[in-house]
Amino acid sequence: MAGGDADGINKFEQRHGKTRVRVGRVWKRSDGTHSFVEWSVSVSLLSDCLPAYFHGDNSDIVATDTMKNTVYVKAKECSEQISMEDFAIVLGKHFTTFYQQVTAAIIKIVEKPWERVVIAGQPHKHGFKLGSEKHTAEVVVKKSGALRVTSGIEGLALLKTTKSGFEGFVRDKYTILPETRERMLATEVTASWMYSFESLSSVPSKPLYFSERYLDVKNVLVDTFFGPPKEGVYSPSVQRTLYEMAEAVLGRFPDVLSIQLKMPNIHFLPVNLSNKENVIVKFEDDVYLPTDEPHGTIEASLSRIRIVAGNVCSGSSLA
Ligand SMILES: O=c1[nH]c(=O)c2[nH]c(=O)[nH]c2[nH]1
Repeated sequence: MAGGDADGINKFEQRHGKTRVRVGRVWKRSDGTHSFVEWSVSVSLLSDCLPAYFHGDNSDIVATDTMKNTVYVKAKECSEQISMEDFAIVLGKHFTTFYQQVTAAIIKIVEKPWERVVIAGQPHKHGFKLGSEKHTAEVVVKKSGALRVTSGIEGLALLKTTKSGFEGFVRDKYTILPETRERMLATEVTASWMYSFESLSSVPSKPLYFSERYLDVKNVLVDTFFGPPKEGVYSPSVQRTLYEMAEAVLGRFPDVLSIQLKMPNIHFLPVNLSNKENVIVKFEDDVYLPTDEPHGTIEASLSRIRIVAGNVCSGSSLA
């Protein structure tokens, strides 16, 4: 963040921007196939505009309204379909080069999951329906051309009805949870992964590179959670499964430096009903009470360790 010292005692940091600029963009191909994206774009600029704070002098302020307009101008200028990461880079590059006082731009985008519909086995040329999980991106561009690109997923709800257990955990006078090798496992994955591209010039020029990577990473996460279709894979805990998912992504994609995963343990409680005389419903891994809360929260991040001049570093060098 841009800093300033008003009187030698206080530290002052500031940034300003526009959040949730909503834009829909259609691209029309000559064969009549349309592509469509809906993005919610947030722009935050680090800029030297301290006189605005200290003296009420706005002469260095880039208006947040101008930032909003820029999102639409740049969307219009993208004549070919573009990934949201590349669009964020376009915006970041613009703000840090067009305005002398802007030292860095942080662009966040959340995509609404519109998916092409398939009618009678055929992808529809211009029809879309809303899916579930959301693709997210955060790009930081500095005036120097230094870059950090982070992509993510929100709301990826996954459930398997067996091949999950939880045993061997701490038992003390507060513990009532039985050990089990047979339970439901349900979660809603939030993931974010950072790419290794550290400058504007190192970003792959292949169109839609990041869109493809997003789908690939999502598939690796999902495949690792479930295991092979017939036999699945046993999960001894959410923690172990989370780690396997993170490891699979780093193992598969050399351009991913680190990944953070949040996987709530969403509980499905066994239903047992009885009155004084009879057992009415006996739980046999069949009837459950679905719950939202409380739920377990399991989260972790896994980063590649790099050795730079004898020092251990992880992740990106961009603060
Ligand atoms: O996979 C799990 N991890 C836990 O940490 C935990 N705690 C708990 O009560 N159930 C589970 N399950």
